[in-house]
This record gives sequence, structure tokens and C-alpha cells, in this order.
Amino acid sequence: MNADKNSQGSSSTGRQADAERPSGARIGSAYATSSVPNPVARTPRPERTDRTHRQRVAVVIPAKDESRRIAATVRAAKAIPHVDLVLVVDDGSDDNTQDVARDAGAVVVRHSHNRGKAAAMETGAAVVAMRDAADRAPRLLLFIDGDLAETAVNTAPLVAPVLDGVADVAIALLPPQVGAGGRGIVVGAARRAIHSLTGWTPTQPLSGMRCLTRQAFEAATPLARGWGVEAGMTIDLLRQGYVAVEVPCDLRHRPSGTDFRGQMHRAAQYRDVQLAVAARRTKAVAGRVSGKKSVTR
Ligand SMILES: O=c1ccn([C@@H]2O[C@H](COP(=O)(O)OP(=O)(O)O[C@H]3O[C@H](CO)[C@@H](O)[C@H](O)[C@H]3O)[C@@H](O)[C@H]2O)c(=O)[nH]1
Ligand SMILES: O=C(O)[C@H](O)COP(=O)(O)O
Repeated sequence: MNADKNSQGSSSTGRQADAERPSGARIGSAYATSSVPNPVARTPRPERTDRTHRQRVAVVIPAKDESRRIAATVRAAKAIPHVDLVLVVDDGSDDNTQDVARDAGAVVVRHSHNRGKAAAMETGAAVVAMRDAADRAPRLLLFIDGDLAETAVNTAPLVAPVLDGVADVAIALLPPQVGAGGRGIVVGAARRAIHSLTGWTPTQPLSGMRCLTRQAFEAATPLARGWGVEAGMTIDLLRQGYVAVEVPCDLRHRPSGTDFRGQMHRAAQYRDVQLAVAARRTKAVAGRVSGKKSVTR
């Protein structure tokens, strides 16, 4: 994620972002949800089945080679209100991410080889489900990156809109990041694709800091692979009538620069977003065709 991506609306306040969206509803007076109207939702917003006042939150941290920052991230995540489980999914790291995370107080599971961020998220959600109590509402899932360090605690504002039922998924809007080298190409492509398939224009379509209900998470599975996960999830949820909201969070992470490594990373992001979108376009077309057939029958 980079300053350019972040600045496209998110250096703006939530209120400015809201003003850019004709179809946005407001939460209080601050920021926009995807809900009103949702032009392509095939069903009304699914009813929440899990709300209780005492609902807990699991933080899930997909992490590949994050040994330098993961301890601070874990400790900060543990300080978020309502959180009673911090789970690190070590996605086949070559460094000692798993040991550092465990020492910092996380529950840690590990992929024996690298499987990509989306797979780490699925593993994390499965492990949380195993630890959810049968007699309590399933935990909300708060996905955050491993490189947020101390600022991870500032994902706390993502919980309230979901806990309160205002949205099914709350997505962090980051401030501009020092050292970021993106040119908005992947971000712009993802934003336009999400808009064309859902009618909603997210400010930061690649933002992976997201809190969502178990019900919404299940509705978004199987997740799009790798770096396509955020765009795929947003499209899948909105098309099913779930409601998203972007919430400003004061986060700092390790942005991709302009070096070769940064450009290769962007190429992989672009590829994965395009694959996720293409699959969803195909599904949307197939849905329209089968819908027409059933009307003419
Ligand atoms: O194979 C991998 C690679 C990365 N990660 C972890 O995934 C997170 C995000 O990776 P990062 O290298 O920080 O990528 P960025 O490009 O900085 O990430 C931005 O863009 C991604 C989408 O392309 C989103 O998933 C992120 O949330 C968003 O911060 C970090 O915790 C990584 O350790 C894995 O779990 N497996
Ligand atoms: O650095 C970033 O923000 C991402 O890698 C996306 O790149 P982009 O800004 O070129 O879309």
C-alpha cells in the first residue's frame, strides 16, 4: 500500500470520501457505507444471526517474514477492546516470525510452505472457528497486516460499525505513507472493477485491514487467491447485499517502494486483482443469463 493509493480519497477525510459517492449512506455524519442503494445486490441485506452485546473479536494476522514487526503488532492487537484472541498465521516464513509472535502472546499456526495471503486468511478463520465457543456468538474477524507494529491498535475503530450492525465489513482507510512508491495503477484498476460490479467506489480497494462477521466471511469464501482477496471479497459481499464501510484509521505500515522488488510486488497484485475480477465478471454474466432463461421459461 502506498501514499498514492492512500491519497486517492483517503488523505481526504471520511466526509470528503463520502461526498464523492452519490450512493453512500452516512454513519452519524462521518463516512459512507455501500448500502443505499446497492444497485446490483441480488438479495436484500442478509439478516444478522450473531449479534450479542458480549460479542468478542479475533484478530487474524497473516504474516510472511515479519519477525521485525510482528511482536509490536501482536502486543498492540491485544489492546484492542473486545479482542480475546490474537492469531498469527505464519505463511511459510523463512525467518522466525512464529517464535517472535508466540513470545509476544499470540496463538500461532504455520503453513509449512508459503501459500499467499488469502490462504493464510482462510487458515486463520478456520482456526478461530475451532476456538469459538458453541454457546456464544462466533467472534468477529479482524484481519490486519503483520507490519503495522504499534499502530495496529488503531484498527480498533473497525470493530464498532460491525458490532453495532451498521455494516457487515468495515475497511480501514489509511493516511498517506512515507516512502510509498505506487502510482495508483493497481488501486485504480481495482477501484474501477469494484465499481463496475457493485456500484460502490471504495477509496482504498486494496486495504486489507478489515473487520467482518463470521457470516459475511463465510459468504465471501472461497476467497480470491493471493493479492486478489480484498477486491474479490468486496465484490462478493456487496453483490450478496452485505454492507461495507470505510473507516479512517491512523495506521503505518511498510509500504512498497519504487525499487525492483516493489514493482514486482505491484505486478503480482495487478495479476491477482485481474484474476479475481475476471472470475467475478464471468459469474455475473452467467447469473444474468440463467436469470433470463428462468424468466422466459
Ligand atoms: O505470501 C504472503 C505475503 C504476505 N503475507 C502477509 O500479508 C500482509 C500484507 O502483505 P504486505 O507485504 O504488507 O503487502 P502490501 O502491498 O503492503 O499490502 C497492501 O495490499 C495488499 C493487497 O494487495 C493487502 O492485502 C494489504 O492488507 C495492504 O496493506 C503482511 O502481513 C504479510 O506478512 C502473507 O501472509 N503471505
Ligand atoms: O504500493 C501500492 O500502493 C500498491 O503496491 C499498489 O500500487 P499502485 O499504487 O501502483 O496501484
